[in-house]
Amino acid sequence: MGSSWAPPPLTQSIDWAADTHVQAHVRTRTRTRTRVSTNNQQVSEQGMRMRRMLLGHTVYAATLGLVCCLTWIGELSPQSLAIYSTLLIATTLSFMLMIRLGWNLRFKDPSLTTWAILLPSLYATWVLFQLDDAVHRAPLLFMGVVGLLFGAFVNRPKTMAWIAVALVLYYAAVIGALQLFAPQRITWSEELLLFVAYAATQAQIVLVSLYIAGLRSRLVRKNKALKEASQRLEELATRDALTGLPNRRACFEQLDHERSRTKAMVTGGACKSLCIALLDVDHFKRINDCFGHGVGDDALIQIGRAVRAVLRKQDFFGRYGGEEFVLTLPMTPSDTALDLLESVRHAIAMIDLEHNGQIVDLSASLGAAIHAPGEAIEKTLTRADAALYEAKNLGRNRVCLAPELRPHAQAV
Ligand SMILES: Nc1nc2c(ncn2[C@@H]2O[C@H](COP(=O)(O)OP(=O)(O)OP(=O)(O)O)[C@@H](O)[C@H]2O)c(=O)[nH]1
Repeated sequence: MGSSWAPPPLTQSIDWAADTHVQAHVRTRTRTRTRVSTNNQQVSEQGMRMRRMLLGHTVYAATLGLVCCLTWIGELSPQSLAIYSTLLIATTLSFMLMIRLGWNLRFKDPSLTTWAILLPSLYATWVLFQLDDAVHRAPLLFMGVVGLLFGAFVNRPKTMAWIAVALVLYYAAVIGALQLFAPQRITWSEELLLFVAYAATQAQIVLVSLYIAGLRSRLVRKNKALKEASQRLEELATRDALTGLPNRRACFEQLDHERSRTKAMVTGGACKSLCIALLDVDHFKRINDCFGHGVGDDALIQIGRAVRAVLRKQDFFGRYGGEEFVLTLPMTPSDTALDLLESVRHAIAMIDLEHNGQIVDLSASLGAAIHAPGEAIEKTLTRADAALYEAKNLGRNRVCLAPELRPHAQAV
């Protein structure tokens, strides 16, 4: 054993996921975090949809202004204006209400963009039918094109293509109806020009939506890669490179976590035994000196595997540094802890390690202490360290348990 093990400063706060016990805790924390973040994400997505809907409807407000102008210059009757504006306002309010009440979430496209384009465009089509010539129809027609642009940011290019086809068909229907019911309002050369320009603009918007979709999927891929990289970084920050066990940093975090947990238990009146143990490989320097550092490294890896195989899911086992390890055994009274640590010691002693035909004897000493309710974790660690010291002094390859303390008055 090296110099006496001093309790580490338990002040750092990093994400300490690395062992099954830690992972179990991380999973619970992650589940709660995921639930909260899913709710938050939904709220923010709904807010974004509402803002986008409002922005889209400013286009329809501008269209309404244009229809007012057409009424003012005598191109449209006041009754038609009243019907158009009522339909438009009712549709806008209905969409906003649907988003507010969350009813939009039942739709395949919760943004309702397709309907927010097709319905007002249908009302505009009805106005177009009442206008006298192509010159008066053109501004209203192109105002709708701007509305279509909003869809390009949300819809897939295929959906956009269908919307564009529907809008061109709307206008084709206007020309058809005019030809049937009011042919005197059609000048074919102007009408053809307008129709071609309108259809070509729609096609260009579909192309823009294709480009935007490409950008969107690149962004999704980059986000995914970033997420994976940050997970990998988190892993590197908390795992010991040699043994794959939680590293020193993760050990601090685990102890920090146990400190808050025991504090919460005392506050909540629940007193579940927590055992903290320190493990130190015996005469490790000798192994290094006799067999080389490679064998020493191999021994540490094998010890990590052997101990993990013995421990329960909820137990934590981390490499504090060199040949020193920390264990936390939650909800474990002293007799169970002693049995478990004895199995750990036995598992290490049974490791079959050879070098050039020579057997490498491995053993470890363990010191443990049962956390007393209200006791500071640092104090429990100091008691475990004293027990480890005792195990070393008594001849190594053994487990020593610190005497249990009476419950402390106050949690630290
Ligand atoms: N191979 C290898 N050796 C390491 C590693 N980390 C620390 N060591 C060695 O571990 C040895 C620890 O030696 P000591 O602190 O004297 O303890 P010990 O020889 O185990 O003696 P006791 O603990 O008293 O039984 C030192 O020689 C370190 O160089 C490592 O990652 N790999």
